Amino acid sequence: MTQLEELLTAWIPRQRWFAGKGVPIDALTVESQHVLIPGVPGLRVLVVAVGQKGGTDRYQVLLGLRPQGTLGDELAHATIGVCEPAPAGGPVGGPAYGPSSCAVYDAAHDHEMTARLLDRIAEGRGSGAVRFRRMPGSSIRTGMRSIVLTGEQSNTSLVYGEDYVLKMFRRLWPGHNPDLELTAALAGSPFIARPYGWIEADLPDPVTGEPVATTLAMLQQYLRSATDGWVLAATSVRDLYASPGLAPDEAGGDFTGEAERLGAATAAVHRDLARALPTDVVAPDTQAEMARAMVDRLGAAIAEVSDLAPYAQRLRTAFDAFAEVDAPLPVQRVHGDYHLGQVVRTDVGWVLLDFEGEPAAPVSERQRLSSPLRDVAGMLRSFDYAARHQLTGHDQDEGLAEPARAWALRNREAFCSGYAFGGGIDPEKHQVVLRAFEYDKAVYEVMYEARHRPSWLHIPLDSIAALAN
Ligand SMILES: Nc1ncnc2c1ncn2[C@@H]1O[C@H](COP(=O)(O)OP(=O)(O)O)[C@@H](O)[C@H]1O
Ligand SMILES: O=P(O)(O)O[C@H]1O[C@H](CO)[C@@H](O[C@H]2O[C@H](CO)[C@@H](O)[C@H](O)[C@H]2O)[C@H](O)[C@H]1O
Repeated sequence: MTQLEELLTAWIPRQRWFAGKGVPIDALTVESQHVLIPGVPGLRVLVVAVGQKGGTDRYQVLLGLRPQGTLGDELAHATIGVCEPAPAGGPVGGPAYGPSSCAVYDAAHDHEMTARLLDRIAEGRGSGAVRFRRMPGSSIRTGMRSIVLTGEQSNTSLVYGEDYVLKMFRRLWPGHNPDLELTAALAGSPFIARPYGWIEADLPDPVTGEPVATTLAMLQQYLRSATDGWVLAATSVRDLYASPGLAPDEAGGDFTGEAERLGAATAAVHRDLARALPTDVVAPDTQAEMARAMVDRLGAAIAEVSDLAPYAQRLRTAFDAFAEVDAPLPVQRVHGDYHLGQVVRTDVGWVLLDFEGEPAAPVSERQRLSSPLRDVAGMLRSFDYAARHQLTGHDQDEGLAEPARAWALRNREAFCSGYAFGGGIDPEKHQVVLRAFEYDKAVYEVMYEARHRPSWLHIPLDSIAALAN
């Protein structure tokens, strides 16, 4: 292992975006390292392969290098470590740093370097191993400073002034990221943030070894006046909890109007996706295959979280019922990881973000056509989360359980009626399919919370206990 690889082995597990938390790293290799901008050897993009439990995941690291002692206070928090002089061809050797020790750091925090990335996308420079692309017909302001967005993210987003957000995809799969694919297909829609460009590099196809153009980052309009759907919903729930004895429609901050408009916006995006990208109607054996995948995911989740085991039979029954639904199931490209944190409310309405799908699934899986009810189920789960998460540690949680249930139910109904009114199929008329997708999402959440936020694990577990009753 090189010195840089040793430093990364200690640093990567501490990053919010690292998907393999809690599992020991068996091996870590810097698979490729490219200077991003000719003449700027201190900014590199690394593809790092991390081996855990017999599998290997690839991550993107934006690495900065400076002679040791020159990093400055502003970037001290981004330090990864110090590399001693490398022999020619060594891990971080290069014309500027070969002979002396150098500090290596997370360059996402270096606004001088990230400004150059924006400039390159604006220029649309595109040849060689790493290519910068500008969306046809768009022009981009340059010379802007960026800051790193803080929050519970699977990726890293850099916000430039009040104009753009550059999302660096951390976990890499060969191929274009569905977020770019779907956002580009929806360009012009009032329900998405306008795409401006992207950065791509070639990654070897795991089977053939052939180079595959892979999205490293996507540049999008930054919606500066937007408020996160989760924050809005959580505020409404808080208002309700602060008004003991009142029903959700009597307490201040009722969310149902927003939930209904969100349902309509979701239906419009589904309609546009179905127009722009392939659609199909699944055959019964494919439906059975989808149900089997749900059962398999349940098995994997139980192996990680044994508290799920008591509900296994009831969940399987719901998945079996889904397999047996005797009605055509239309499928299309969908959001794939739809929840209140993926939508923002602007002055003019709801905007949907992050069409990446479930971040831990291979791209080929995320590109698979699915029922739009899968997204509906995702949002319904999110209403349930919003209602439940503030019960934790609340001194009156017994008394609040009923208002929480009523809040989730009201917003569920409002979202579904907005969805149907906005032109989508009526979710309430497809209960078996909807329920299977809700259970499947809750099972996914059990695994997600166990890995990322163990103190939230009780939320999907409590929902499953209630749903499965
Ligand atoms: N274009 C945007 N405009 C305003 N806020 C955004 C934009 N894109 C993302 N955000 C904010 O950043 C958060 C995380 O973005 P997201 O794309 O979901 O990242 P991740 O895939 O890493 O979770 C969102 O919940 C939203 O609050
Ligand atoms: O936003 P991401 O693409 O990173 O999605 C992952 O993280 C989400 C949490 O940040 C997670 O969502 C779960 O928690 C939400 C509240 O924080 C809740 O609204 C969602 O319903 C719930 O699924 C998401 O599942 C995960 O893929």
